[in-house]
Amino acid sequence: MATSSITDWVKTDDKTGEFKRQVSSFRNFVSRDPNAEFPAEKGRYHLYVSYACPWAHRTLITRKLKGLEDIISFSVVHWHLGQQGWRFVTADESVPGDNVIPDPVPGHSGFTHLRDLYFESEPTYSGRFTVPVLYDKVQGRIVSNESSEILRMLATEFDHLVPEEFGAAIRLYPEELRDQIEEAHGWMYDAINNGVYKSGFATTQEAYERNVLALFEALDRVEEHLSKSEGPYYFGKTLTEVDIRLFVTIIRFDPVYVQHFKCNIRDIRSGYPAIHNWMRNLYWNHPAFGETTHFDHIKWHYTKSHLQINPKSITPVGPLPNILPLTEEVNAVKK
Ligand SMILES: N[C@@H](CCC(=O)N[C@@H](CS)C(=O)NCC(=O)O)C(=O)O
Repeated sequence: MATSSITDWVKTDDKTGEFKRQVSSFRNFVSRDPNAEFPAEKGRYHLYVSYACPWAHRTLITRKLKGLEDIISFSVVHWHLGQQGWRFVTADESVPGDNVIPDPVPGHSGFTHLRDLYFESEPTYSGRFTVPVLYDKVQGRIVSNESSEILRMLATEFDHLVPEEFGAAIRLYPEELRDQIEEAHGWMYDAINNGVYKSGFATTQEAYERNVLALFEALDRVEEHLSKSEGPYYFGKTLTEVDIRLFVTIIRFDPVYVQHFKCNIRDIRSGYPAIHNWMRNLYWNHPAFGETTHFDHIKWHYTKSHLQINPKSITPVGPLPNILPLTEEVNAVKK
């Protein structure tokens, strides 16, 4: 009998060859209401992330953009995803980046892997052990492991705990843009954020081609939109959830997805000038985006964890640089 492996994102007996992402299972909400089951309070919640993971990256960007650094603590797992899932570093290990530390939550000193956290909350849990995880240190249990919902909570429920310049002034989900934001999420999630995974994890030629073509059609649509937008953000002058959710995939595109996930019809730096400029503005001009991006974790994680794609774990050196400076172009784009 075949044994299952952490890298079986497509089950070995699945003839479609299509990657189907599991639905997140912890779906509680932190609320600004002090009587809520999970009330927004300073120092109460902890975020477990990986710097490699685009879904976790969404929550780190939002935490910083919303000025929640003293309100919500965070720690980072080791970049390698092994057979037991994500693991915490040990006390004597040194991995680059802030907060790559053993599980710092009181009572968790014996926890070696993220799975320990899942079993603490639900002893019979049988799903995948994914990041990000938002954890309630008071009740000792997971609030949510769904990044889109964690993003929304951080964006809207903690405003009364931070200065005005971060709270009411940074509205990532403003009423007047909600319809447009939801419309964009609708196609970007499937075709782009998840589309790179569906291309890269496909185990048949047909599944790969279907998904990679849909991905590039969606990128063409983003390019077209951005080339007509007044900028600098997706919806003009207002930075929204859409910028955050798109950025975490686009910043990984040239360094990893082009070669590792075979998303190589074009790359961003030579094929999508408007997306390239939009991405670079966020990275270079906004510390919440630039300082939460760790290319070393990103490149090592994908290329050394997905043994079904890259069995020898050799990490390609390029592209160099990982991201171009604001005003420099590759030769193909130079006028
Ligand atoms: N729907 C989830 C997806 C999170 C997710 O798939 N995270 C990946 C890392 S990029 C993970 O932790 N995978 C571990 C595994 O599948 O074993 C979310 O958006 O929060």
